[in-house]
Amino acid sequence: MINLSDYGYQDIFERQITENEQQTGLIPARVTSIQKENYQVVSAYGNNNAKLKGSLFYLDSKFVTYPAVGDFVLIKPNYQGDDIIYRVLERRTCFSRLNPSQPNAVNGSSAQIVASNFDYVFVMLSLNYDFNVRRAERYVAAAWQSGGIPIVVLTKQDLCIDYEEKAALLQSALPGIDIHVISAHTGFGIENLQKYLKPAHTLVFMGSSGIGKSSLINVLSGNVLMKVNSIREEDSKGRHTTTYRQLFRLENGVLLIDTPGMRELGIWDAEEGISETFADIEDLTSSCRFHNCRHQEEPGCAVKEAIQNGSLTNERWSSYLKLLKEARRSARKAAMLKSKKETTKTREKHVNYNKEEWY
Ligand SMILES: Nc1nc2c(ncn2[C@@H]2O[C@H](COP(=O)(O)OP(=O)(O)OP(=O)(O)O)[C@@H](O)[C@H]2O)c(=O)[nH]1
Ligand SMILES: [Zn+2]
Repeated sequence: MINLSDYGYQDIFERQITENEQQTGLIPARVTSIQKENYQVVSAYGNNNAKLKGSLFYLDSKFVTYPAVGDFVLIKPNYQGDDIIYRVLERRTCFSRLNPSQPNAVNGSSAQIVASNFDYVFVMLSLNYDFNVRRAERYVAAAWQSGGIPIVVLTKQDLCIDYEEKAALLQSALPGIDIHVISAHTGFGIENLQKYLKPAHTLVFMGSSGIGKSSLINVLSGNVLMKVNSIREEDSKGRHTTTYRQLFRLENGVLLIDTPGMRELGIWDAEEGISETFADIEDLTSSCRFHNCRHQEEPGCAVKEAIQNGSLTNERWSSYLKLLKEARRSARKAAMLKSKKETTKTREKHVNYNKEEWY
């Protein structure tokens, strides 16, 4: 038997299960991989393939939350074949991205969840061509918004002479955020990441392609990752061997999520996250003399004052404005899509499930 708490299962999830659900034999599981309609889950009984319970997920898809990698779901275990997924338990943290091709992907919002229930977000930038303070700020804002704790990891230290300057520059833009410089090739700085590698804690990685994400994952896992994937599970009972998993558990008990979706993350609803990253600026704007200060020519403007006395750089201020504008534009877009959908929704007859049929 597997102990699901080794896979990040906590009371916060357990409390969501109703008595009725328990009595009908539903048990919790974590989604480890999704390929089209095929899911893989890990539950007390180990790894298995799983399918959605059609009558629950497809009848009225607008109101349904579809499982994402990292989700805890309730399944009816099946020893002969696929487990059946009944419900997604409410997420602790999640990353979403705008998905115009599938506007109904999640809960009536046009977002698609690409990873969920993680603790730390490794925001990765390589120190050579990829290094960009503004992008790092955007990633960190999105990470805050997801509910996870952002940790900035600057990769390929061996290819960069002035990595200390770059790290310092970034640190001044992101006060209070842990920033680490590493090289997956030489092992530089890797030991500083150990403190985030706690058993049953889930890490997720964000950053553009080629920054050395896979290399870092391999270093963190040693050869274990390969071993994990080649383990044959009890396939005699209809359990299958995993070919490609997006959530995996290292030998030291750490859980990693690496989904393709993480590479295309937008910041469409990052406004809240921006407030965290730029908390100092939000403090300033709220101490302007006029509450509707536009921070231009108004007397008593705390922002102008801070720029003049050098405690706020012009660059950081304009990057804040730019991010805010972007986030608002995306939020407007999302709101538009949503209200469009709601109009159609009210036109359609709401399907009422027969509760008995759920189990
Ligand atoms: N010099 C140097 N090269 C590195 C380091 N880490 C990764 N690389 C190289 O960078 C290239 C991309 O590395 P990956 O680990 O595949 O990068 P990734 O972010 O997983 O890329 P995708 O799979 O495309 O998302 C490879 O050629 C690596 O050998 C490093 O610390 N130093
Ligand atoms: Zn002002």
